[in-house]
Amino acid sequence: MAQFGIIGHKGRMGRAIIDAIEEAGHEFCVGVDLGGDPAPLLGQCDVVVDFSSPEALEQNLRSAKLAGIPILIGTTGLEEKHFVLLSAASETIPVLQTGNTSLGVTLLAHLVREASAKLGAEWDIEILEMHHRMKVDAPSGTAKLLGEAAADARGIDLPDNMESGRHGQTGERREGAIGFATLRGGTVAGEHSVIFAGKEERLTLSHTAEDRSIFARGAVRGAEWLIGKAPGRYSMNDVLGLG
Ligand SMILES: NC(=O)C1=CN([C@@H]2O[C@H](COP(=O)(O)OP(=O)(O)OC[C@H]3O[C@@H](n4cnc5c(N)ncnc54)[C@H](OP(=O)(O)O)[C@@H]3O)[C@@H](O)[C@H]2O)C=CC1
Ligand SMILES: O=C(O)C1=N[C@H](C(=O)O)C[C@H](O)C1
Repeated sequence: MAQFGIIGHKGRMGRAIIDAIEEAGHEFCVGVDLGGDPAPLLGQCDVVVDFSSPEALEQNLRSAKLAGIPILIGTTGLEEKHFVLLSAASETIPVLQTGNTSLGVTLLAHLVREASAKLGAEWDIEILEMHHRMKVDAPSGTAKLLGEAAADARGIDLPDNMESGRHGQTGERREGAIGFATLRGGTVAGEHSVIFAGKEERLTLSHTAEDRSIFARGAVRGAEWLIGKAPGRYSMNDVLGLG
């Protein structure tokens, strides 16, 4: 049995993770929300999971380092400066960051990578996602993770080739672009489709999250796995043995 800290414990994911921790036979020991300083509390925990906000990341990493415990970061909307912080922290503690902790999406990213490599650059790639009306970042962390997998398989850089928010006189689609489209509404837990559009044919790979408990269970599995690991950067691929 492990002691879990949660940053963002009163949020939608935080509450789902508390249930998943108990379901897995662990204990929720410390919860941190906006305005709280996690550092003094996390010393009681074996691991901490962060599903809060990008603004909190620097402090959260500092607190996990002070406590000397692993951290799993599920927060999305991260930018380059955040990834620099993650890499620096991973020299001292185990750090797992992912835009999606579910088994299905982790596997989907592998399928996207394979399709992207095999189909070649003449197949256009478009990524469509839909989430609940409360979501504050776009495109979703998952859409970016899938875009990274597709771009990496083609040996291109995602930020240089990303097309999102098309509107008005856009001109023709840029060759080699990876397009992103975002839908928001209702209570949708998470829908992602990666569309490979070729000449007179189309291949779509998609994943539907029916409930956010899938992310919570994945987060608990990832955090369990992180306990006792050497300092470093880890992903859900490492947890699930997907290479
Ligand atoms: N990787 C994955 O698999 C998944 C990732 N996510 C991501 O997780 C994050 C949270 O999502 P969700 O639970 O739906 O969002 P919510 O808005 O429901 O919850 C966020 C929580 O974080 C707290 N919070 C906000 N800012 C800070 C801060 N600076 N320090 C500490 N706590 C803070 C909020 O507190 P308060 O209410 O007081 O502001 C709230 O309790 C998002 O980035 C989302 O995209 C979501 C699902 C799956
Ligand atoms: O905010 C959410 O709800 C979700 N966020 C993650 C993302 O940005 O991809 C994961 C999941 O799709 C739900």
